[in-house]
Amino acid sequence: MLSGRPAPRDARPEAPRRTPLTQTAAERVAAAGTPPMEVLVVDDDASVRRACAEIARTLGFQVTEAADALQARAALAERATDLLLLDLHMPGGSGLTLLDEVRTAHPSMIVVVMTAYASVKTAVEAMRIGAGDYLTKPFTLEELTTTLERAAQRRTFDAESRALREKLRTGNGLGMLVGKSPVMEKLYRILSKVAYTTHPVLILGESGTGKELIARSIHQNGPNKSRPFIPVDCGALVPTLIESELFGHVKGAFTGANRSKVGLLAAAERGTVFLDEIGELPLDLQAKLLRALQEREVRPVGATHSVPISARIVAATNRDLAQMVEQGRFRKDLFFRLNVVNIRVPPLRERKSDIPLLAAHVLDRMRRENSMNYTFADDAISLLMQYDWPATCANSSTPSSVPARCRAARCCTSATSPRRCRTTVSTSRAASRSTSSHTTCPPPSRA
Ligand SMILES: Nc1ncnc2c1ncn2[C@@H]1O[C@H](COP(=O)(O)OP(=O)(O)OP(=O)(O)O)[C@@H](O)[C@H]1O
Repeated sequence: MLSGRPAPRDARPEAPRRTPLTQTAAERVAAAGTPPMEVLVVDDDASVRRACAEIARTLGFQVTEAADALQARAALAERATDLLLLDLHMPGGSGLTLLDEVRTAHPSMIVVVMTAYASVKTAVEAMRIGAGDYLTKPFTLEELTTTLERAAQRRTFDAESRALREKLRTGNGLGMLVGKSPVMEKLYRILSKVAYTTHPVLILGESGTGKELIARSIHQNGPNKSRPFIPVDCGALVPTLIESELFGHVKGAFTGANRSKVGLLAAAERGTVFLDEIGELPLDLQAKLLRALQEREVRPVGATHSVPISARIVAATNRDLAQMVEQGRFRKDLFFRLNVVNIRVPPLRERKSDIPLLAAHVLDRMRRENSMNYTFADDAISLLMQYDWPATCANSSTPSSVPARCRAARCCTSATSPRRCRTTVSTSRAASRSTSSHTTCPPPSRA
């Protein structure tokens, strides 16, 4: 135990136990090619301070020690510190005051506070001010080791997250997402965090705003990028086909099922299944999907047994799903299950500053695809900037009552295809099953 009292001999840090967690985090830091983490240990109790410093050194950190707030301020001024291990009760100024100063002057510094058991309230206050973690004295070597490793992992995560954000921002995230507007920057920040998890994600946005691109980007930057990314258009398939596509079927399950087929949810293994147009999924299939997500298994059509699934689910829609829930057209429980992380993709009219970049991106793509040296007419970009990129009626809560012409017009906010676009023209589900066509939107009007 490490406490305010001198630590017993056997608790001294000659040989801290190396757990697999320790090795993994150390390897991650090394793999990230980052320099050793700089730790400042601040405690007026010399035995605790030295013990902490010793353990941190053993784990590969660079360590500086400070016996009071004054020494701590000097050390902070002298070297770039990544992690502050701070005792809250010290002479010469309270640890809380120091913590407050650090939060203001070094917002990205990770702070772990050490506090006596009797003052959990203070620890809560410290967390409120911005400490990232805390250790309650007396703590064991293992607790200290785990806390330091957690801090190291967090720094690696922060660094990776920053790198990914930069990649996405500069359009190098697989050369996919283009845009530098503040709303896109915000989106990249969210994506960089979401990509590392395997939680379900719900992407909401008007048609053509890049929802599928975002889903791919989440997959490609995630831990299972080597696994498949499988897009499924829930609005383009007949319900029976969706069921067999998603869940699979056994031989003879229905007319034409000559062979058993593994469903996409199972086939993706630890990859990503992208359920596009999730708002179009019929209610009975919503119930089956919900059960699949809850139980992490699916029962193929006609089968008597279930098979496990481990795919990540990313769903997207241009519908107002919350409103569909209120209207009883989308299951509330499925909505909550999918909506663990919610990403709203801003339409082009909210990021007009991206238009020149996007236009150049599309032109470049067209040049490569058609081996033609296209250029913009003199006033092309300014016309695109003047166009208002109106909201479309595909978000309407009563899609079946929306005239076909209106639904066709949902391409109007497409980020990159203002004139010609992919859309499903339909007034009924039957039509949407089979009909897919290109349509032309009104040209940008001169202001
Ligand atoms: N930020 C962006 N950067 C580069 N290309 C983009 C961006 N947003 C959209 N696009 C392009 O616009 C087209 C439509 O994108 P995508 O299919 O991802 O949109 P969507 O929101 O899924 O559309 P829908 O709702 O019709 O399925 C694609 O060619 C895509 O590459």
